[in-house]
Amino acid sequence: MIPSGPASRSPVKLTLLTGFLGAGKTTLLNRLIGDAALANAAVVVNEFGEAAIDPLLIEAVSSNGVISLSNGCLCCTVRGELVDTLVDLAEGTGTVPERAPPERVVVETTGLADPAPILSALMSHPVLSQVYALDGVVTVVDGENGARTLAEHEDSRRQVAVADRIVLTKSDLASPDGLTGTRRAVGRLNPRAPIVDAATIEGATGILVGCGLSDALSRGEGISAWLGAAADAHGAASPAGRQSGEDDPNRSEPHAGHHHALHRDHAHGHDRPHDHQHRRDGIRSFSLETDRPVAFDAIAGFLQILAETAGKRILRMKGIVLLAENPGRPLVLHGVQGFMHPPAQLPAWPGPPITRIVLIGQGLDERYARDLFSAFTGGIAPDAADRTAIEDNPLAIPGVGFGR
Ligand SMILES: Nc1nc2c(ncn2[C@@H]2O[C@H](COP(=O)(O)OP(=O)(O)OP(=O)(O)O)[C@@H](O)[C@H]2O)c(=O)[nH]1
Repeated sequence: MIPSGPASRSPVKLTLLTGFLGAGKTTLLNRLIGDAALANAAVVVNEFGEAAIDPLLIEAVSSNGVISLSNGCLCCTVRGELVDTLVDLAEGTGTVPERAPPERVVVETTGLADPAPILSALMSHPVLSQVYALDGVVTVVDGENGARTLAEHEDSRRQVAVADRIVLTKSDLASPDGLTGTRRAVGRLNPRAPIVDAATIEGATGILVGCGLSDALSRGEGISAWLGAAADAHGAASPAGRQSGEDDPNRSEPHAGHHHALHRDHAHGHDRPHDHQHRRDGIRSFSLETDRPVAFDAIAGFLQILAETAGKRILRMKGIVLLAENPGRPLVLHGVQGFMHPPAQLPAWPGPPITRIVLIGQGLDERYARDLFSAFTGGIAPDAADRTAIEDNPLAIPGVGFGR
């Protein structure tokens, strides 16, 4: 997860369009795909099953057409096929010969897909991580049935938790109570993402296009539009981040109130059949903040140990860092699970210079993450493990420097 330096070439922007079965992903895409902002976009549709129906339903034809992926394991095989297709698209080879790379790619996932492994595949792949930049995750939620779907399906909760934008569909059909319940359920899982009613959307900009930090800044929205409104609502002075799921009946985080020693996640067994059964989960988000400049090595060490010890629990991470070595140019971090997208640097601070890292996790121990962050950034909490304790821990990564 250690940042390795800013990417050198201009990336293809990628939007992940997700949402549960029948939520209205294809309908939304159809409405927006003719927008000039998507003029040079390729659309990749990933559908589960033998017969890929959705590509046939996408009526408007973008200049790069619609590429259909189908028939595979929702999490692994399709991910492999998706990776291959994205490489081909970027290089103009394979399935898309003699075609210049698109400026943008919109990937519509199957309604049952967990977006986190797709995002981590994007960030961990040696080619994709250099060639693509994630513009945003857009999650479509059925306004009437959303609350029930979220209560019953873990994948739908994860789709909402990692979203940069939530698009609420079917408000024309939904009852006021249904809509309110859906908005509440979405807000508990992801208090940071703006919720947009599909009926009010006029164009792709700000929805399928332009969810990234540079777009938000060029629209004059500020860093918090990208990090999430909660980061600002919460304010820079307090150490506690806003959490989702606090009153969520599905929440099962048993560790919020006491300290845990460093521990490794159990690896997810990819050799066992995938289990999409509903589990009691503990999806939550919080932000880590400090106004002290942070050494690059310190932030790299924090991220690496966090990835080593809790990477599987991180659904998404976004951050902006006040670097000690270059305080005038904020470092932008973007990660998922144990992987980081190559970091970018902004030319200047669009707001007050302060390090903010937003973590969206499932079963992620907030206290542990805070203590680790404090140990690396110099703001030791009273009962947090200090530098010596972490360096003495056998899980600490040899050679990592602390808070220099
Ligand atoms: N009334 C109404 N119907 C909608 C709206 N959005 C989608 N639908 C309908 O909902 C049904 C499912 O929409 P799709 O766009 O196919 O949903 P999807 O998320 O792509 O579905 P899957 O690919 O099966 O996951 C279709 O019959 C749409 O016409 C909306 O805002 N209002």
